[in-house]
Amino acid sequence: MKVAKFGGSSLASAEQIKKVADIVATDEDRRVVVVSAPGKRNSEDTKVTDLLITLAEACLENSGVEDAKNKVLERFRSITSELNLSDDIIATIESDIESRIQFTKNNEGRFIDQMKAGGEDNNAKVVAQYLQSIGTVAEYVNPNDAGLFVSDTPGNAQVLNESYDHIYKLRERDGVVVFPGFFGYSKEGDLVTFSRGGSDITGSILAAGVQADLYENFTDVDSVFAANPTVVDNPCAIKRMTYREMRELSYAGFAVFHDEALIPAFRKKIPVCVKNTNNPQGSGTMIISEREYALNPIIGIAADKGFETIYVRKYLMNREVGFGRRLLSIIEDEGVSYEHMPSGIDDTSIIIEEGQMSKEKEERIIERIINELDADDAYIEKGYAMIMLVGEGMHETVGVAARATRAFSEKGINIEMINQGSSEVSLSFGIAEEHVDEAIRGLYEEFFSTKEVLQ
Ligand SMILES: Nc1ncnc2c1ncn2[C@@H]1O[C@H](COP(=O)(O)OP(=O)(O)O)[C@@H](O)[C@H]1O
Ligand SMILES: N[C@@H](CC(=O)OP(=O)(O)O)C(=O)O
Repeated sequence: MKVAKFGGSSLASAEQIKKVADIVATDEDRRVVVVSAPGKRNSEDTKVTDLLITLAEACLENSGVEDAKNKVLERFRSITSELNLSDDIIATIESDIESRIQFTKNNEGRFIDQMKAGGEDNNAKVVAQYLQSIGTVAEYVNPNDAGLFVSDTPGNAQVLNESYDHIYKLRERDGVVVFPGFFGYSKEGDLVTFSRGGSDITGSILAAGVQADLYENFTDVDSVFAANPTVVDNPCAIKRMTYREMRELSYAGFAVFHDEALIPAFRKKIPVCVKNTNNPQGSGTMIISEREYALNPIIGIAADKGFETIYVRKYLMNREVGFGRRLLSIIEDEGVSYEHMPSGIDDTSIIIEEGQMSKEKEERIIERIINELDADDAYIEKGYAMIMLVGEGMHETVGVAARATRAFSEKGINIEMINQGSSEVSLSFGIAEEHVDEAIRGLYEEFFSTKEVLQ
């Protein structure tokens, strides 16, 4: 049995949905299909999830609701009419969106989740009905009915372990199960979404739950590439990579796969294949437990912007027992998670994703560090990008860091921070945001210019 997840780009229009239906029909092992909301049809387009967030905000502000609602319905109407589906389905979608608009607004996070999930939920009904209309036995299954239970953390759900046993029962269903991605239900019965891009997570949970032979993740590129194809021209395609490599690369910025999505598949040792809906014959990228890595120590280079550093200096910091713990407990008290913490003798930096910080929070943290830890200096610097080199072959290869730093220096880019992961499968660098694309290209030239084939 295979679980196939189709991303927003694979379901953005009626034409794309027809390709999806063909892919499902050509392999009878594709018994569970996880769908995203319709995504972008072209680079100027807007994803249905973003249209729904705008609608949620319009409802909360009580302004522009009709206009925002029509934009959502228009997307669904154009799809259902081109698929020649009956008018019933669009009536179902209209009343579904209306009931989401009427949902209680006492808790904003819950209301926004309720609205966001409308993209996947309605699209799963559309895909199921289209499959039926062309003679494929298929049914829409709601995550609540399937027992996909998650933590009660709006916009950031985590699956609860008991879900896997419930999901196993999907194996007993006839035909193709069409399952909406991106959300589950709390034990109290409230709808909760995963973080953005979370349909990949649903697919992985279902693959683990039904103990699939393969989790196929269909998107709009032929494979995972060694670097972001919008930054590097024609980058090498990765044929095989390990779970660890993909986890590090997706965490560090490979948007093609959600960084939390590998864990369920990895725990059950289910291979993952990233494939292209527009070229399903291609072999794609296989993500597995182990691979040969004789040719190139590096498999990929990922980068992400939007980091800031809390810099702290205190003379004799290294001698003060418990300084690190107390510093981190201030960060924890403020509900902030950190990415890296490179340290010197008398100073340390904590690297944080900017999105978590408000101006007030930043000021409070600095004030607390100065007052509670008696630091000599503490300040925040913004505008950092983190670049990560990843590869299983790295820990057995001398000189990777030297080659990387040479690539930065040849481009005249200053390195603000270096961090080697304890697993030695990754090496990350902090640099100023404005140099990030140039840095990726420099590193790519250094490690991939000979086009040593990736295995
Ligand atoms: N290293 C990479 N390899 C492949 N694609 C990448 C990489 N880094 C970024 N991407 C981007 O990820 C996109 C696919 O992810 P996404 O838009 O979330 O797809 P979907 O709509 O299928 O969920 C690709 O179009 C590509 O531009
Ligand atoms: N539609 C949701 C969930 C998702 O996974 O979408 P996509 O498969 O288009 O990345 C989002 O945009 O966040």
